Amino acid sequence: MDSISLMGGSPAATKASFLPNGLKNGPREGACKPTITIIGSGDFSKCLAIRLLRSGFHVVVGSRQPKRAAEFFPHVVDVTHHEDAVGKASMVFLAIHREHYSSLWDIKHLLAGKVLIDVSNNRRLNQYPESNAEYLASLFPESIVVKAFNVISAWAMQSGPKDASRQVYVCSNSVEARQQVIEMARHLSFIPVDMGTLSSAKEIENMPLRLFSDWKGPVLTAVALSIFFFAYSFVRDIIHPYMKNRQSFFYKIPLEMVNRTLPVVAITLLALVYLAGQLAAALQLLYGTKYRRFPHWLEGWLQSRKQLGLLSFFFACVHVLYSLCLPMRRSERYLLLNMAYQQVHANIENSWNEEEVWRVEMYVSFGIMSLGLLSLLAVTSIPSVHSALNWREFSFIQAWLQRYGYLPPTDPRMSVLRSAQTMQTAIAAMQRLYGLNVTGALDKNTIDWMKRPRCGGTRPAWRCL
Ligand SMILES: NC(=O)C1=CN([C@@H]2O[C@H](COP(=O)(O)OP(=O)(O)OC[C@H]3O[C@@H](n4cnc5c(N)ncnc54)[C@H](OP(=O)(O)O)[C@@H]3O)[C@@H](O)[C@H]2O)C=CC1
Ligand SMILES: [Cu+2]
Repeated sequence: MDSISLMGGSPAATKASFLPNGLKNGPREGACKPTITIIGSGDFSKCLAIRLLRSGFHVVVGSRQPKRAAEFFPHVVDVTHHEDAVGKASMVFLAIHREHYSSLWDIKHLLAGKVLIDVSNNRRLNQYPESNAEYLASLFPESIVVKAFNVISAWAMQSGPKDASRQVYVCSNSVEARQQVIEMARHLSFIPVDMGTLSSAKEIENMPLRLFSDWKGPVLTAVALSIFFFAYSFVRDIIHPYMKNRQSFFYKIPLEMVNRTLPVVAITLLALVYLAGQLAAALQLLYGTKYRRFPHWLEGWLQSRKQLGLLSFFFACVHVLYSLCLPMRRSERYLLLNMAYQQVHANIENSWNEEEVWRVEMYVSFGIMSLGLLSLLAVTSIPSVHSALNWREFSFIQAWLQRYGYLPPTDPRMSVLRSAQTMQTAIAAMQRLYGLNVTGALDKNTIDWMKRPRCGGTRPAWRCL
């Protein structure tokens, strides 16, 4: 049980065959470099070729017009016809659009048995009924299709991975081919994420097309709350005095009204963050079990708590800025002068009001403290800070301040582990999830933990994540 290998066979042998560092003692003089073929000579192909060259691969590019295309590649790149290029490597990147896959039909026999890496993206979410990778696999059933690298822009590919765009999602029906591509991604300094079989391709293809989808609900909520509270203050503090006493306070709209809306929205958003967890806990009590799915709306709410919290922080910060600017206003100066004049008139020497002074001092002090706590929450949810804390430290800060009732499994990798049917596949998934090398063994404690029955029944721990 201690040294389970991922692929059953002899993984080391397959790996060594194509990675530059498969030559474990470093690239020796005169040792031949592993060759990778790229079909297509567009932007992605150029950037990928440069990245592969830098990582020690030999690159062959297949183009319809090799003479013209060769001008755009470094001279060490071998630019040739499709037939010729495909014959030179066992791993072939298809850097062409989905619409042109069928143009490779003529060289189908040459592609048989090769690993085809599909990097394509679509223009719209769910543009085609099946994913591009599955379509490719149906066109070339004798080839092994791997979906990867589509979330990396051509620019990121050339300039080298940055923090935000280091993850590469990989999926394929062939474990061996998937493992090869994962190793290659690691070699190109990306962080590969194993997404399992080719059925995940659609999800991977949709990833680059999502635009702030997690933010839509929380932002709409914030906007709706702002409109509601603004309208409420407007009616109460401006319309009402105007109708009743003909007093005009319309000058308050740009600053005071806005500043009255901001903190109310901030605190309501923060309350929504707490409320979701409390509701979830109440539902669990009601169901009498922890293992029943929450209703759809609550699931979505639970998953948008981070965004709600960050929006609350944003509103609180803007409120602080507005409040600091309040005494700068011309209206404030006039009001102060008028009050002083009236005080002189009434012959009052000292209008100090001890109770009011204390109230305002306390009020401001609590405001600053709340903002401090809120910033702590916001800062710990920034990915780089988050990853500097271990899970316990993070949940301590978040739970202590927010009393989270339920932590949703937001990490897409967890679903890979959860869906593992046997102990063997779960261990393999654990190894992949934690970036252990293919032959690396998990320690005994982890394996014991995985076997332990949990979920109040006989289901092993990993199925309960
Ligand atoms: N650009 C980017 O940032 C990213 C692109 N991708 C994906 O990479 C793939 C390539 O993108 P990109 O390089 O930007 O696209 P380009 O349009 O720049 O290049 C596409 C290449 O496909 C080849 N081609 C064009 N028409 C045909 C045809 N009828 N038959 C066969 N081959 C053809 C051409 O090469 P030739 O003339 O040499 O045959 C052309 O250079 C796409 O699937 C895209 O979704 C994925 C992530 C990021
Ligand atoms: Cu305030």
